[in-house]
Order: sequence, then C-alpha cells, then structure tokens
Amino acid sequence: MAESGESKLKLYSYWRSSCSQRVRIALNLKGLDYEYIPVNLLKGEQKNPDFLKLNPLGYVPALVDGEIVIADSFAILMYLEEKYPQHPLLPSDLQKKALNHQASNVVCSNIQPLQNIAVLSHINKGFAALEKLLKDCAGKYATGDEVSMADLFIEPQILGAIKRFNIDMTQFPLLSRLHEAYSELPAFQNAMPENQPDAPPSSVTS
Ligand SMILES: N[C@@H](CCC(=O)N[C@@H](CS)C(=O)NCC(=O)O)C(=O)O
Repeated sequence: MAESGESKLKLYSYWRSSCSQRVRIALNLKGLDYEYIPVNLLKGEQKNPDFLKLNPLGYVPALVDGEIVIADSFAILMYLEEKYPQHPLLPSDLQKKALNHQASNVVCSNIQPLQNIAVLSHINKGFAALEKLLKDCAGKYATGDEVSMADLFIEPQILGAIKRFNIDMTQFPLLSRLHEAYSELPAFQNAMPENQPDAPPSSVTS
C-alpha cells in the first residue's frame, strides 16, 4: 500500500519481460500496490524519448517512487528490500544471502541477456550451473523453505525457457521441482506474463 503522503509506486513493465516479472513478484510478495504502465517492447516503446528519460538504456523494468526513478531489476529489488522490509527477499544467514546474490547474478548476467535463439546453449549452461549451485541448499524453494531473492530470478527464466524457447526442463530436475512450487504461490501466479494488463488475449494459451 502507498504510505500516507506518498504517491503510488509506478512500474514500467512489459508483460512478457522476465526482468519486469521479478519486480512484479517482489511487489506482490511485499504487498505493495502499484500502477502498471505497459511499455510495448515489440512496438519499440522502450526507445521513446519519454521512456529513455527514465532509463537511458531503453530497457524495462523501471520503477518510479515519487521523485525517485530506478531502472534495472536488481537495483529495484534492493531498493524495495530496504524501503519495505516486510517479506524479506534476502535471508539473514550470510552464506544463504551470498548464494541468493550469486544465483540472481547467474540469471542476470549469464542467462537473461543471452536469451535469444542463437545462444540457447548458454541458457542450458546457466541452468546446469544453477542445478549444481543449489543442490545442497534447496528446500521447498531455491535456498530453503522460504521464498527468497533467488526464486524471483529463477522462475521468470524457467517460464521463458519453457514457453518461448521450448527448452526441455526435464534435464533440470531441481529447477523443475522449484517451478512446480512457484506455480502454487499467488504472488508468482499474479506476476505471470499472461496475467498482466498489457498481455494480449492469445497469450493465455501460449
Ligand atoms: N539488467 C537489466 C536488464 C533489463 C532488460 O534486459 N530488459 C529487457 C526485457 S527483460 C528489455 O527491456 N529489452 C528491450 C530491448 O532489448 O530493446 C534488469 O535486470 O532490469
């Protein structure tokens, strides 16, 4: 909820953007009301001069909180984490916290930027690394039995891999199990691409 005297958070998002989806999950988990502002990447709206004022790189997501503008999902999540400590995304245990940072960065740096047809093999490599990284610490979720930051990075990437790139996730049993667990959580369900206001009707079955 917006605190009194504060304007409502605004999220510039694209329904199918995994980077935007991470932030949507965080906003949902923390129970924060926000205005959804669609940016149609296929129409090139991320390159509109008005949007470039928010993020000169021309990427979604971007979060606007009053006078504060933050682009880049990682920076947004850190901001939300500090300003709205409810439902912490980072465990207090230092090792698990570091593991969350590491897993998040595997997605951020080694999977998502490479997510196009020519480089699908990099996605498989990143998923294989995540399987190894998490094998000794995963509980119901990536680093234990509570949802934490790594989960927010992992699920949109799995969804994208399945729905857009037809990657066979059975080769990644741990990630497949986590995917099942996420699919039962309302915060994750409500953040799904097809449940966003700018999703085309046909996306429900895609
Ligand atoms: N590191 C950035 C990456 C942002 C990013 O790559 N966003 C993609 C969508 S997931 C985008 O806006 N692409 C638009 C384009 O390539 O023109 C983040 O995590 O927010």
